[in-house]
Amino acid sequence: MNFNTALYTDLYQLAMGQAYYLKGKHRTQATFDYFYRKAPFEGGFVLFCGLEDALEWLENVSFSEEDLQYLSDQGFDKGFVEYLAGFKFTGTVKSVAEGDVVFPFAPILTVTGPVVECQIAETFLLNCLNFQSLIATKASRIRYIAGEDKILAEFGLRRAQGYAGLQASRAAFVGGFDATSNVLAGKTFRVPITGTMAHAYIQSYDDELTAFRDFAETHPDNCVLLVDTYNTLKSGIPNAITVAKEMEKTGKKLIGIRLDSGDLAYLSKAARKMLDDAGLSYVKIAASNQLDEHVIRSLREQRAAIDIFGVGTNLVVGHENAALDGVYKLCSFEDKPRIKISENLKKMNFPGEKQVYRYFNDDGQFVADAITFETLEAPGSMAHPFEPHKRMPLRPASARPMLKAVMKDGKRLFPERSVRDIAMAAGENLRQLPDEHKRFDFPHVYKVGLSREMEQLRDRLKEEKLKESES
Ligand SMILES: Nc1ncnc2c1ncn2[C@@H]1O[C@H](COP(=O)(O)OP(=O)(O)OP(=O)(O)O)[C@@H](O)[C@H]1O
Ligand SMILES: O=P(O)(O)OC[C@H]1O[C@H](OP(=O)(O)OP(=O)(O)O)[C@H](O)[C@@H]1O
Ligand SMILES: O=C(O)c1cccnc1
Repeated sequence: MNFNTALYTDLYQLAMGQAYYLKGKHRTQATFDYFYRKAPFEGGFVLFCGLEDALEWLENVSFSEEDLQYLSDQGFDKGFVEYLAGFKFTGTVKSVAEGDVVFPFAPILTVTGPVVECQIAETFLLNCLNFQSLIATKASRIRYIAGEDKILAEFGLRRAQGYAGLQASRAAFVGGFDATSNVLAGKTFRVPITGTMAHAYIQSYDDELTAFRDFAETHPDNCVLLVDTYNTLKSGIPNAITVAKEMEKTGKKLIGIRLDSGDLAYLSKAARKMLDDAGLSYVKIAASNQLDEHVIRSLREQRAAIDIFGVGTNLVVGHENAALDGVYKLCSFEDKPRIKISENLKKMNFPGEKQVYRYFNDDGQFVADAITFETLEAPGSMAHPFEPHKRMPLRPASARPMLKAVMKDGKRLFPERSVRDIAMAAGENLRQLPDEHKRFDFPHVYKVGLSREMEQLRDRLKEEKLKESES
């Protein structure tokens, strides 16, 4: 992974950059909005994640000699390549906080600066924000359904999409996981690491009991035994009980057992009874095997006796949505608001530099988000973005602005936040999101609307563009 990431962009960003440069427009100020249109997993929200990586990239991006040579070899203009030799991001970024809950169509992050800089940044920003937000959202759904009393361990590295496994582990923690098996993530992000053992370890012995004994002896304070290699109820659990009793004699305690196949509800209940009958009620039961929020919901409904869920593949690949559809759209150029016309109203963007206000009820729960211009106060009502007859009164006194400046003149305005802090804030934000938006089946749609001024400008620009394109 040891490569310079300035070229971690799409060719067309550089192609547009060259055109702007050669036409003397590259310093023109532009603003782009990052937002998404549809919540993943048929859910009602996204947990925003990845801002720290985005800011780090923007603050440090530069083209190396090798990068510049490569671009020359690809036929880029000499003058443009020379311009890129001194390239830095010098713009302003406004963003919601990492760990904030965000909703379709409301800007999450805005980038303002010389148009070439904003354009070259697009691909990296989308790459990192879309992926991490997707995984953090998935993790938050798993936490929601598992409940606060369960331990969640992320086991996904082996199935992650290459090096994205590192970001996935970070995002899982932000979304509410307690620990990861990913050792590099533990070191990099200072989050707890956890682990048990694989079947290979037990298979390498002639008998399971000796395998368990050796592990307990070499890991007296941190021993979780995998009990399903041969026969869970007839050998795995009885052998784990034998070892737990032996550990007690040396003043140690078996931490847990892990089930990795079969009917996890039935086996966990049977295991709980066997352990309790042996006086080992402190021994925890972990379960893994293609878990996700739906299987965990089912296991909870079946009153499975599982204390720890190990979740890998389905979490780190964002099953069953391979990507978040976050987009980055030009909304202002040369200080003029811009829109894109589309037959599909939902594919049009909202013009101008914006602020998003979030409204709260008296219990501190989220009520609605209104999109307006950044120079305006929180509106007292809003219109549905695509069905203008639907309007909603709002209480401006209860509103808070969501977008805050996090970078100015290419420099971060705040120190890096720890992943733990972000995860704690995310947990608090998710608690402020009413349950009806968190349920899995047909979640209630959270209301995001437009201030009257925003709606009027969008409609006026739309009419103007339509007239221009017809004439
Ligand atoms: N009681 C249960 N209720 C709902 N889903 C369950 C229950 N027990 C296990 N599962 C899930 O059902 C799926 C079982 O998959 P599968 O039949 O391939 O596994 P297995 O045969 O038990 O184990 P493996 O193939 O890994 O040896 C997994 O996703 C698992 O998490
Ligand atoms: O199922 P996941 O959510 O991805 O969790 C991680 C899985 O990785 C390990 O086994 P691996 O998949 O390597 O082999 P196995 O399925 O044969 O146990 C572990 O035993 C889990 O089953
Ligand atoms: O520690 C574990 O039990 C583990 C780690 C990675 C994948 N599956 C299980």
